[in-house]
Amino acid sequence: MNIVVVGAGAVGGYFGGKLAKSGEAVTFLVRQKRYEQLTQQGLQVNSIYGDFSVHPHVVTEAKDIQQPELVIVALKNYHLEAAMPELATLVENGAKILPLLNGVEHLDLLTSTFGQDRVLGGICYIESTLNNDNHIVHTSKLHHIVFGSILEGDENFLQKVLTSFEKAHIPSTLSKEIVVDMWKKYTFLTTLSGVTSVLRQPIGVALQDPVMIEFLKELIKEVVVVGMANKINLSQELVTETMTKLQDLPPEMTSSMHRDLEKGLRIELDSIQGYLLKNAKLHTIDTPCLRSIYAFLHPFKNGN
Ligand SMILES: NC(=O)C1=CN([C@@H]2O[C@H](COP(=O)(O)OP(=O)(O)OC[C@H]3O[C@@H](n4cnc5c(N)ncnc54)[C@H](OP(=O)(O)O)[C@@H]3O)[C@@H](O)[C@H]2O)C=CC1
Ligand SMILES: CC(C)(CO)C(=O)C(=O)O
Repeated sequence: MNIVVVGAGAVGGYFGGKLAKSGEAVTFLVRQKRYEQLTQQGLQVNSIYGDFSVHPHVVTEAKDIQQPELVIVALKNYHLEAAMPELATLVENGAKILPLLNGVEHLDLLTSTFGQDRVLGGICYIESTLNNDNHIVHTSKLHHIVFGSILEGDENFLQKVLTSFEKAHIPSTLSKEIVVDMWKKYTFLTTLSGVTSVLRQPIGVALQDPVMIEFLKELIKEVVVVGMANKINLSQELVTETMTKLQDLPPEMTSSMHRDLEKGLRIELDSIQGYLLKNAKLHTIDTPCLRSIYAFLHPFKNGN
């Protein structure tokens, strides 16, 4: 399958690297500096499942990619807008887009620009980051992709994607209700990233404290109410489900937002907690926990 990975960072580099290693025709679409690194040194992945390196095909312009079929978008939300012209070229040349960004805001932009038939829904569960040498560092057992059609799907295409992922030993789930799954991850992620970032501590610290446990429950409830106001098929049971999911995590687990914050990088505050806040306001829903998280992280949202 002709797979394009846009962004060779912690997520794109890991999944794209595994796909390239398995023999798929992977092209990384990157910016100039990363192009130079990748063409000179290759892509290095340091994973708890075993380190590996690949020398993938790399380009800086979408027009240089022949017959793209699947485009995995692994950018930070705040970089998506600037990448839209390149994505447009890939869609014009026949590709479907699979975004793996956190949150749901990007789905509005992608589907309103390219149409719901050209965009899949997707999420990934992984704990990875870039080290000082821009190597991908994959630190926990998680490395799972969930994807599916937003509309009634093109089954053959979805099966082809699934086969490629399985061949690359990427645990994958083809979802029949991907938008609901995205909102469920969004609920979990908003809580995990918000709390680990505000506390500057892994989740285990919050889960040992009775006051924090009450705060976590209230925060999850707020996100669920906003999701339901958006006509997403969620229920209050998601509060218990999400709490259980948090409690089942290794206590040392943190979030990509917390890792970025610690590195002094820009964080996706506006597309994660901020998008929910804006949305809550539209539906006149009061969300005091979300507001607090947003306020406490706001001074740091643009990084150092
Ligand atoms: N890391 C994690 O553990 C997880 C992250 N996520 C989500 O995945 C998404 C991606 O995150 P992550 O991989 O961590 O982010 P990274 O910052 O590690 O990677 C994003 C990459 O995008 C590149 N980039 C930016 N603009 C462009 C562009 N126009 N064209 C091509 N490449 C570009 C940047 O490269 P450069 O600046 O070098 O050009 C950067 O390396 C986010 O939404 C995040 O929330 C989800 C689950 C877990
Ligand atoms: C849920 C989690 C922690 C793992 O995929 C994540 O998405 C993140 O850290 O951004």
